[in-house]
Amino acid sequence: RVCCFEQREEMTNQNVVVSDEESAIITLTLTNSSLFSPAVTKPVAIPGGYVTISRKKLLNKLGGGGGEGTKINAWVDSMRASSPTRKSAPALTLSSETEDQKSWILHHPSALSMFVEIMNASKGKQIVMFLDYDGTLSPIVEDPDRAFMSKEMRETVRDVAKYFPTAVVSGRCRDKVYSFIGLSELYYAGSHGMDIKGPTTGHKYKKGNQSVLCQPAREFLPMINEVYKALLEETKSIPGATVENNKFCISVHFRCVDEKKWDALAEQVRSVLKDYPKLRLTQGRKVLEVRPTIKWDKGKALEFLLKSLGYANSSNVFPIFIGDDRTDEDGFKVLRKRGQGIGILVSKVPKETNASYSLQEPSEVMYFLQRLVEWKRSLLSRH
Ligand SMILES: O=P(O)(O)OC[C@H]1O[C@H](O[C@H]2O[C@H](CO)[C@@H](O)[C@H](O)[C@H]2O)[C@H](O)[C@@H](O)[C@@H]1O
Repeated sequence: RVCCFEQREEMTNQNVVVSDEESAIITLTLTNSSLFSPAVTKPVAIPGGYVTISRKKLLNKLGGGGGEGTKINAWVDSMRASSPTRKSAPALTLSSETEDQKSWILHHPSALSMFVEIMNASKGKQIVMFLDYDGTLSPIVEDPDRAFMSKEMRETVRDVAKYFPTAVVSGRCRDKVYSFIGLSELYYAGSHGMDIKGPTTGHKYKKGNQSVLCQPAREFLPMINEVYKALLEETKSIPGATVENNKFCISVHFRCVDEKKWDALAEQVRSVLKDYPKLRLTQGRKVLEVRPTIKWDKGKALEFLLKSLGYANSSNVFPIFIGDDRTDEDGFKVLRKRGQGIGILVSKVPKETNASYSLQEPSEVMYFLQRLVEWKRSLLSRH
């Protein structure tokens, strides 16, 4: 089965807000010998045997033989499949989309409708909150530099951090995500978790170490800067393509690139990266992410932070991770493996995920966080 995609665009006073199904189920790995040879992520078997989206045709194509040209084509296909720019073509339409939506929501119920059950599961445990930024705290917009969060969301996150250790885990560079959020009482894990820093104020959690700093990809800095410059130069002929330096990783955005130019962009990125076998490529929401090949991701960042907070081997912790993108799956997987806490996927459409619950959009994330704060306040007022 292949998923049916939908795209909505709505004007706000800050930017064009875009809402669509975009995350790839494919991770593309760069190796010495085979550029863009895909390491295809297996469909996730959710307890109960449920598997959501499978793009068999595409995976066969990617898995098949062929030269560099074939691989680039397959890669561009994956960009298209994961980042549709229009309503689904007939070939991509599910026969019973509504049935699939229903089935998906049964297996990934709304964290709002399951709020009481979730809180009951957390009883006696310390909730630790992990939040992705883009698409979770702020709506997806065309211009990455204008992905602002609302004042109300900021106040809500501030309230959450008063009661629970709270970390933002983002693909953005740490300084950038801090400039958007501006709350010094949070932990920040930028560059997909490769740049972690503890809060500079509000040192009130008794356990663990507040002054954490973790930069496992430090040695890659000169290489990332070099590749950033090369990508800027190489892609400047493609209208709408932008390259964002996220310090320990790089984002090549194609949200504003004409679909006809995606293969040219893919080829340009390939031509730069072919000389850097120590970098790998993954795909997010209309973005290609260049990152070091080290075994570090948002999941490792969660583990690192839980350890820093003193919960490495504790059963008294209930981590909640809310995210919307493929890179957030590493975090959901870690929680599933630990058998602790919950993952919540922000999505309006069925997606293959390791998260247990869902929320449709950032406004629902805010409502969930507000309920969490109210719940905590009412607990405290009773004691
Ligand atoms: O881990 P995240 O905090 O979700 O960051 C992932 C990427 O988010 C940003 O790109 C995405 O949001 C942009 C603004 O809404 C949108 O224009 C873009 O198409 C999305 O891919 C950010 O710019 C990237 O650097 C992050 O890696």
